[in-house]
Amino acid sequence: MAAGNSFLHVDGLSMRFGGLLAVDGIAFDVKEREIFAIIGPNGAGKTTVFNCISGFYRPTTGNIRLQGQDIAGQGSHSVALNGLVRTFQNVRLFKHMTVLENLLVAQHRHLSTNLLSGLFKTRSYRESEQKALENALHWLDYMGLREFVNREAGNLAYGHQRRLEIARCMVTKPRVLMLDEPAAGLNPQEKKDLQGLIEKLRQEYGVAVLLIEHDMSLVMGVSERILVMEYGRPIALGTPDAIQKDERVIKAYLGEE
Ligand SMILES: Nc1ncnc2c1ncn2[C@@H]1O[C@H](COP(=O)(O)OP(=O)(O)OP(=O)(O)O)[C@@H](O)[C@H]1O
Repeated sequence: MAAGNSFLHVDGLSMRFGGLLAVDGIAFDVKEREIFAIIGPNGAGKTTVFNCISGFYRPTTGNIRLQGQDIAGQGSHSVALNGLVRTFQNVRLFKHMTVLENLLVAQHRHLSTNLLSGLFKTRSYRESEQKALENALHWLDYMGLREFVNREAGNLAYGHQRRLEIARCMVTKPRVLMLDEPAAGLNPQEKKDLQGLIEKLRQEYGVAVLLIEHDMSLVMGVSERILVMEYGRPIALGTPDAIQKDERVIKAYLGEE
């Protein structure tokens, strides 16, 4: 078990693609209910870190522990069952399914029923289907998407698709919610709403939030701690105040202009 109240523990994380060391020696802890951001210039390795943590890549080296349990290289389904789920930089919904169907499908691998009980529509199967439906409707209300319940997901406005993606994570009752550039493509009001939503999800559902984001006002406004990466390596880790004053961080960002 990791020290202190560390919830998600990452250390010595590296990922090599052929000759490119895309992630090199990344280490950090996310505490229970913490809002933690990873920032850095384009190509710094942030999404690769996300892909390793969420089970999409098997890291070249490193430990990843969720509540003390080793999840490195387990695969995304297994990691999701352990309570860690994510959104993607480019929204990935089932675009031809309805909004409701997207939320029902997301819950299927979490239901405590098997194929046979589904085939024979046993009572426990029907009960868990009913619960899944209630849960989906709850999240549609929560996200202000109820009026679109039967709309094809691909026909929603972009900001609504982003909210549906977060709802699709939340229906699985995660412990850690990972958001990959959630503010990308949102208008200023939607960005403000997103900040409120992230804080509310943490407060009301007890999730820890791990965030990659380029929008600095969102990052600085919502995060408790921030890890800054450059060329695959960590260059700073600290509070928003400390990060904004850090010489190496300022240089990394000015160098990007
Ligand atoms: N599957 C892959 N195969 C080969 N190289 C990859 C792969 N995925 C990422 N890379 C490379 O690894 C480096 C880090 O990419 P990554 O997408 O993790 O950066 P990022 O910080 O998320 O960037 P951005 O802010 O632009 O999304 C880049 O040089 C990228 O080209």
